[in-house]
Parts: sequence; C-alpha cells; structure tokens
Amino acid sequence: MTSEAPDVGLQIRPYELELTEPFETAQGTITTRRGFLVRVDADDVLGIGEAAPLPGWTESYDACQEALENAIDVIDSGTAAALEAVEETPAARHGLSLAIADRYATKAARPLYQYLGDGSRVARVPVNATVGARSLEETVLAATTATGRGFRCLKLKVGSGALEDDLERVRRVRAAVDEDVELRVDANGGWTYDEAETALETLESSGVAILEQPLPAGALGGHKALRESDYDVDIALDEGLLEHGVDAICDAEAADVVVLKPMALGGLDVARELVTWLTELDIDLLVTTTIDGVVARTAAVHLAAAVPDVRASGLATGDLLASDLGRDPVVFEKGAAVVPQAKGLGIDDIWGEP
Ligand SMILES: O=C(O)CCC(=O)C1=CC=C[C@@H](O)[C@@H]1C(=O)O
Ligand SMILES: [Mg+2]
Repeated sequence: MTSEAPDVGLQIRPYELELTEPFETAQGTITTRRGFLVRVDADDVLGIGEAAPLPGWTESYDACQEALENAIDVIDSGTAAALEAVEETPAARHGLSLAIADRYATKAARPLYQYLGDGSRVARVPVNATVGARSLEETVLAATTATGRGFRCLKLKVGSGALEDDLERVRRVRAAVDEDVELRVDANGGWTYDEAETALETLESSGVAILEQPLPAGALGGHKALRESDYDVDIALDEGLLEHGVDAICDAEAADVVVLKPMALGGLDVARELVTWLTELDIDLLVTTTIDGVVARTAAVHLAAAVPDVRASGLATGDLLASDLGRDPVVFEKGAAVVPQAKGLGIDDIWGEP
C-alpha cells in the first residue's frame, strides 16, 4: 500500500506591532516589529508559525515576503519544496518550519518542546528581564521593577553611550537589587577591546555573570583574549554565532556561552542541531528572541525547554510590545517561564476564521 502525502495549504498574513517605547541597543533602536504569521494546514490539522525579519539580524521584510510567496507557489509539490524556497532567508524559514513543526506536534498531541527534545517533561525555564540602554534613573527603575515582579536575572544593554555611564548604570543596579540577582550586560558589539577590558574590572566587582557580545561580530580573536584575561565574567557570543557559525567559534575558543536566536538562525530545527553540538562541547547555551510576537516568543520558550541546563534566557520580551498577535500562553513566575503543556505551541485562535 502506498501512502499519499496530504494536500498542504500554506498562507501568510502580514502584521505590524509597535513597541511600548523605543528599545535602544548599540546596534540601533527598535521601535516597530513587522513580519508575517504563517499558517499550514493538512488533514484538518493547523500549524502556526511567525516570520519576524529584523534588519541587521535576518533578511529584510521584502526578502522575507518574497521567499514566503515563493514557498506558497510550490507548496503543491510538498513541504520539502516549500522549505527549499526559504532556505536562504532565516526569518522566513523560521516561520514556515515552525508552522510545520507546530502542526506535527499538534497532530501527535504533544507539546512542541517534547517533540524537539528528549520527550521528558519540563515545567519551567529560567528567564532574564531585558533592560534597554536608558538613563541611569530609568535603568535602576526598570531593574527594581523587574526584580519586584520576581525576575532573578537582569540583562542590561550597554555600548551605545559613554563607557563610564554604562559602568555607573551597572554599579547602581548592583546596589539596588538583591545580591543573588544575576546581572548580565549586552554590548551588541559596541565596545573596543580596550573598553571591554576596562569594563571587565567593574563588571567582575559588580558580580556581572555574562558579558554578551562586547566586540564586533568579526572579532573572534578579541573575544578569546577577553576570555583569557583574569576576570571571572563569562563571554557570550550572539551576533558572532550568526556571522561565523559554531565551528569557527569553537575553533577560536571565543565563547563561554552561546546565544541562540532561533528566528535568526533559520528555525527551531536548526537551533536544535546546534544545541546537540554545543552541549557535547560543554559550551553553555541560552535562548533569546528578536522581540517578536507571541508565536515566535512561545516557540523560543519551547526551544529553551528542550535545551539541557539552559541558562536564564531572554524570553520575557512580550512586555516590550504595545500589542500582540494573540493571547500569550506563557506565564512568568518567580523568574521562570511556565512552559505550555498543551499540544503543539499551545497557541489557539490566532488566525481567526479562515
Ligand atoms: O536577550 C534578551 O534579553 C532579549 C532580546 C534582546 O536582547 C535582543 C533582541 C533584539 C535585538 C538585539 O539587540 C537583542 C540582543 O542582542 O540580544
Ligand atoms: Mg545580544
């Protein structure tokens, strides 16, 4: 007996979401997120994905749209052909592969993270609160508001203003929150080697656990040298992973921690492969978003739930948006995201009536 592949429907719907206020980083300011919801259906089972291009991190909005439209043109030949059409465009590939995976996990009546991981149950993943590059007073207020809401890990954006101002922000936040609150900073490549080395002294004395992407993405040797300096602060690579890939980072011994943004890497499946590899190499991992709508954020929560011993992850970015694509199935409690246990992503009613 031969089994025929079911007919698959593929649709996209554009969206635009404003941030509550501009999110300033050393790589630019984000005010709006534009992207596409992606819907696949076959045999009466739906899957939802989100393609959220962010210039500088992924293809442009127009390139993402074109790739998704190409995928629609070939969907009658099957999902493999559609995935091939988005191969070169990571945000589009993330959206389409997520919709396919959500449908598959929904059909199997399993939460998406179990389908990505070893199948065991994971209740929560630790998260960080994210504080943009703001004034001293606003930074301290955002930090204490976050800890008041239960966050036990804070990530501050640095690198867009004067170094001394950033270091003062770090010192003041350290003084304002409990000793056991983990602090991190993310410079988005905004520091020179000398600035980063100078910063490490204050960061260490303020108990900062992770310095993310201090130097430009290309500077693998510089990151290695920072790791070898005598400071007890982990060096994480984010943009560096996207530019060089895992092999080069490992060969250069450039990172203690690697940041996975599934929407910039081309999808949960691509990120999941990196997890296996990096875990074998004993490199720590955390998962973040590019400040996306609820579909991509929830997908990142499922990915984090499939990462063994994942470090606190940048998944609590929904509050940075003024509105969302639908109801958020993820609750944050005591510094952790409660992982949805419903089938698939655990997101219902987002597309509305067909
Ligand atoms: O990791 C987090 O805490 C949240 C996401 C985040 O910081 C980012 C989202 C989008 C663009 C980037 O500047 C930034 C990052 O570099 O990690
Ligand atoms: Mg980063």
